[in-house]
Amino acid sequence: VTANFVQETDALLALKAIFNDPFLNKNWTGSLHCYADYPSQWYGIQCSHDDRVTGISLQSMGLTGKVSADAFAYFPELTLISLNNNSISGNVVNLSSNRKMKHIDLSGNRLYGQISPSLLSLDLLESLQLQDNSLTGPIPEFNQSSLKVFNVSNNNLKGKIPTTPVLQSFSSASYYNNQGLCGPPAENPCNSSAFSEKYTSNSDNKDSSKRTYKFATVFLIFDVIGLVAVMLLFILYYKRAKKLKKMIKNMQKDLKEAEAEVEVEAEAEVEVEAEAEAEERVVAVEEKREENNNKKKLIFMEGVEAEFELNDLFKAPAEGLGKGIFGNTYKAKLEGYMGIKSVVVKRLRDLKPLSNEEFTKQVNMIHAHHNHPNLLPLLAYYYSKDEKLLVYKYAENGNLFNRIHGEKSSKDRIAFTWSSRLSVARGVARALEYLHINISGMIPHGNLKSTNILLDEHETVVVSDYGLSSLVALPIASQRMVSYKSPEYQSNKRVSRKSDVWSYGCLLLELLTSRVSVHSAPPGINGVDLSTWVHRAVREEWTAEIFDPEISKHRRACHGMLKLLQIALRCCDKSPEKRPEMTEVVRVVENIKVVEESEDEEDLSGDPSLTDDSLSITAPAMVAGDQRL
Ligand SMILES: Nc1ncnc2c1ncn2[C@@H]1O[C@H](COP(=O)(O)OP(=O)(O)OP(=O)(O)O)[C@@H](O)[C@H]1O
Repeated sequence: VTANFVQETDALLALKAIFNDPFLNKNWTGSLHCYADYPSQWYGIQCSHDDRVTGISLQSMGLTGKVSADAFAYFPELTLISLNNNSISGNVVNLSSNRKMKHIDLSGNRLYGQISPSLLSLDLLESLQLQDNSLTGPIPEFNQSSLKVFNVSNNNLKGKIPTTPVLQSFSSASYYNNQGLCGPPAENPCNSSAFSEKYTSNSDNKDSSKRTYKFATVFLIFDVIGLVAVMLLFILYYKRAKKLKKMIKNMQKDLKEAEAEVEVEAEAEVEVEAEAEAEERVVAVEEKREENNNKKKLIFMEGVEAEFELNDLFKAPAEGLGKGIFGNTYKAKLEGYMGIKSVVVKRLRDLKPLSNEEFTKQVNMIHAHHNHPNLLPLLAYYYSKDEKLLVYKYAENGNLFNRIHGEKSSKDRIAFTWSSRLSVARGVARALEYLHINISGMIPHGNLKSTNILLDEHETVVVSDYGLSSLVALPIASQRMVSYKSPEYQSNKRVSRKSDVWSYGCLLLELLTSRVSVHSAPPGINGVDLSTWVHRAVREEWTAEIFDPEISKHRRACHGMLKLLQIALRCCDKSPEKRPEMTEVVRVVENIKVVEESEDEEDLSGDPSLTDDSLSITAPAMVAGDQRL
């Protein structure tokens, strides 16, 4: 064990302390077996043939903590850092000691400060992804010919984009949504006056003084031409002055005569106009009154029979349910309004600027799907300039997240049986298939996750939050919505029906493993990148450990669980084209037999059949739909 190796292990332990993540705390223990041809036991760590750390890959794990400037200084062989989609804060670290670095992905974190100029010294750098952070200051003058992927969009960078050939070769998308950036390839030109005053940095001053000099010359030429023109006009004027004087005299005379006539007519007209004006005013006041009345009204969706008003909602006992990406959500207790006991009010925020008509159109599109048994119906909405509310039926049995993870290892936990989980998987699949077939022109769901899957009073699964993605402003959507965290959004900035399929796969993995998924972990709760974890389990043939013991003890359900796992992994394929359509998913999930858990079934979690051939299948067999399943 070399001194360097010990140093690298210590540096990883220091990172572990910063992240203080339950999964890493458990996984990064014991000595780091970072030997050639021996896969590292430490999650996310890659090694070289000469036993050095070459890659740190911890995406979407809900990691927090402030990374110090020298956190990676002890890994001279590092070629890859991928910490995207976490909540890590601090500055972009100093990487001047990592001369072999090729891929840096720190996107989707909370990094602030300037982009470290140390990155300029990385001669082998191929990709740099810093989008979706809060970085400030100018872009350093990157010009490594190796650099093929570059993205700093959605930050607060400013100044002119350096004119190096490499930085100029990327499209405007790489620089998108940085208010203070200007010049090509960004869409804001630097010479707009507001821009140059507000944002351009000192280095631009030389350029702008050159421009000023050119403008001054042009203005001088125009001045001379203008002077000659004025003189010519003056001579012309003098010649015509006499003629004009005469004309003016005649005109004044005509005008006096005409004024006398007009005065008589005007007196009559004034009376008519005053009457019309008074009438108009009355109509306007009435219209305004009606508009104000409408403004304070809840608009109930067609077919909804309820009689409460906005005031009833305000007066009702309320309970905050949480703060989601669309705003705060409250439960209001409304005893006895046409059988509706409680409703949920979503106070929307961060929306696109929408007129009343546009908002109403979107809301009606949501309502068009209210008849599907697995979609949560919208009851009413309220629109004003400053306030937009959506009112839904309250789902009495809460959300799927709590059903899976709630009361863990407590006596009060009601077991979440295999058959109930299967029925959730079916209901959500049917709802998604319906949305995919029936919604045109909208992002299908966009935010499918376990807190958006609800259970009503009959334990029927209902999907909520559908149809809202088209209301949210893009920067917010790309920061917070699940679809925008899909692998394809990371690479090509596209969301589609297949992003929903990916989300559905992640949801199935959460259902099967009962592990908190980074995909749907509410704020403050750390999750695991389940797809990576499960793929690894299958690859390394410890499949039996994937399943939650609460279900894996039901041996007769094992066949169905494997089927569900298989379709989940297909849905989680990195490449969207390889994922199945929801119609196929529904067919597969519906074909899984419901096996009722018999009361007397013994705990078989230690049963060898769960580690026999049927479960120790390999990844290719899993994905290819091995006939043994
Ligand atoms: N109609 C409902 N009935 C019961 N609980 C609900 C209902 N709507 C939302 N909730 C619950 O209220 C909480 C807040 O919901 P909200 O939709 O605001 O945020 P979220 O689901 O956590 O995140 P996101 O906004 O990303 O969907 C969640 O726990 C959600 O499950």
